[in-house]
Amino acid sequence: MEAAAGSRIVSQINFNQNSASFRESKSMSTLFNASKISVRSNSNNKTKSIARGLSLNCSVQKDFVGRTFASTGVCNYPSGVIESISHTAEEKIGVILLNLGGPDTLQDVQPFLFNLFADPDIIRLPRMFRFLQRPLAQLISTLRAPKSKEGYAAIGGGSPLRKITNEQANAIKLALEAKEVTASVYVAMRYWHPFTEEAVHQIKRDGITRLVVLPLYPQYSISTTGSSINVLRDMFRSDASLSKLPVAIIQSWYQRQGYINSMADLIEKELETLPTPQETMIFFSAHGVPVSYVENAGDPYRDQMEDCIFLIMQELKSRGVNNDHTLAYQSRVGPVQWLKPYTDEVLVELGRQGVKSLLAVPVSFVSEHIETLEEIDMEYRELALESGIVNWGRVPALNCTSSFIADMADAVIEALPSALAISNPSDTTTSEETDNDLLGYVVKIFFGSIVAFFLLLSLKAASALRKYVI
Ligand SMILES: C=CC1=C(C)c2cc3[nH]c(cc4nc(cc5[nH]c(cc1n2)c(C)c5CCC(=O)O)C(CCC(=O)O)=C4C)c(C)c3C=C
Ligand SMILES: [Fe+2]
Repeated sequence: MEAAAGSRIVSQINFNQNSASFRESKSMSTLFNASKISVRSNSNNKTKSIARGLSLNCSVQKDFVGRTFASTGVCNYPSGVIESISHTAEEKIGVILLNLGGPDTLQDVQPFLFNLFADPDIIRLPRMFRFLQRPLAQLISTLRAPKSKEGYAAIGGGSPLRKITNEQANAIKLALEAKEVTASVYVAMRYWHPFTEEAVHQIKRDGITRLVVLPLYPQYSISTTGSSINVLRDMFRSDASLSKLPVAIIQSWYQRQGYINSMADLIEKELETLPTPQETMIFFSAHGVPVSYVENAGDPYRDQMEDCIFLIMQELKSRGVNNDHTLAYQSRVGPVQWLKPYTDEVLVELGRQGVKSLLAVPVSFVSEHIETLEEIDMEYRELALESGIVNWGRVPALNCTSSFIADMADAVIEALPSALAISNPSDTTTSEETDNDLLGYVVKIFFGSIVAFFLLLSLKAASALRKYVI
């Protein structure tokens, strides 16, 4: 098990990678290409300038499936305790928070689901079938919408994600200010407003000169952080000014001590509300991904999740909390195999084994959302009680917990010096390639439309038949 202290940070390395697989990071020691950053030391409170070209201590870490990351999270500066980083007059720092997004109203549910299923990092079709992506997304979102709508209706008619993420953005901005770093913080949702594209346009308009990318997912998955980074990469590569902007990407941060402590605090506090805290099983429930992501595409999500649980339990043990614990995966969609064990099956099994007290801990996400408020608090609670569990508790999501927000601000400050430009000269496209792309696009649209037409026709026929039969 790995117990690294900082976040996993990469800059241009991952903008140049295919989301399906991590590539080896090239640089062991990265050259600091910042214009100028000022660092105030603890002892004398004087501002020292770190000049262009200073060499960083980039430590290289192996992740659990053997790939190498360049991580600057362990030690960014050559020496000394850093109290704060402030920027020179010409430096404008931006932080972009990556999140999933959720429908604001019930009318938004189907178009939100369409955006989600149209993402090639969510429905991973072989390259030759990519032209089916949008017709398939139309079909699946139409079929899924009624069930999703029921869920969103049960939690007040829409997702709370936009409001909570805006509050987190504001809180991180204030926490940075308290650490003497002035930054603009942007919210970039993958599947609903405010979309990543809107955030990036605002970053351009504001003239940001140094950017930190902070996903609001503690663990990396191809389907979450990877997907959002792909959108950013495409936008930055195709824009001359953005491609020169120094960017640092925090890939995952579940291993940060600040986050681990915040989770342990919440668990400890919630345990005390149950009648028999010591006999309570701590039940970590993570959002699942299809098994093929981990086993075929090299998604580090499961390994990072297991490591995360290990670190939280280690912290709890150091505080004298020695409860039993287990991890299961929730929220599977569609007919494929998802990561096991499944939350619903484990709840039934625990009840059968005689477990009487259980504390559910949502662990893959830091805000309340449909899967905590509806799936855990309603569906799983009911199932657990039916299965023989008597005392049920649920740890709230971190939302704007101050220790967590302060740690996110620290993660940003630690990442700042490692920002590198995205520019990629190998990206030049010839006009012949553009012509071929255009032809391919027209052919795909043509055949895609035909397939979409027949898919929708069969959907209509099926629903007519259902009405007829019933
Ligand atoms: C770490 C978090 C998440 C992973 C991994 C993830 C993968 C993943 N999700 C779907 C399908 C759906 N997800 C939906 C909602 C949703 N998903 C996450 C997080 C992760 N998803 C969040 C935070 C939310 C909730 C947003 C909100 O509005 O509150 C939905 C819509 C809801 C529903 O119908 O259940 C779908 C569908 C897949 C297919 C997938 C991996 C491939
Ligand atoms: Fe999801």
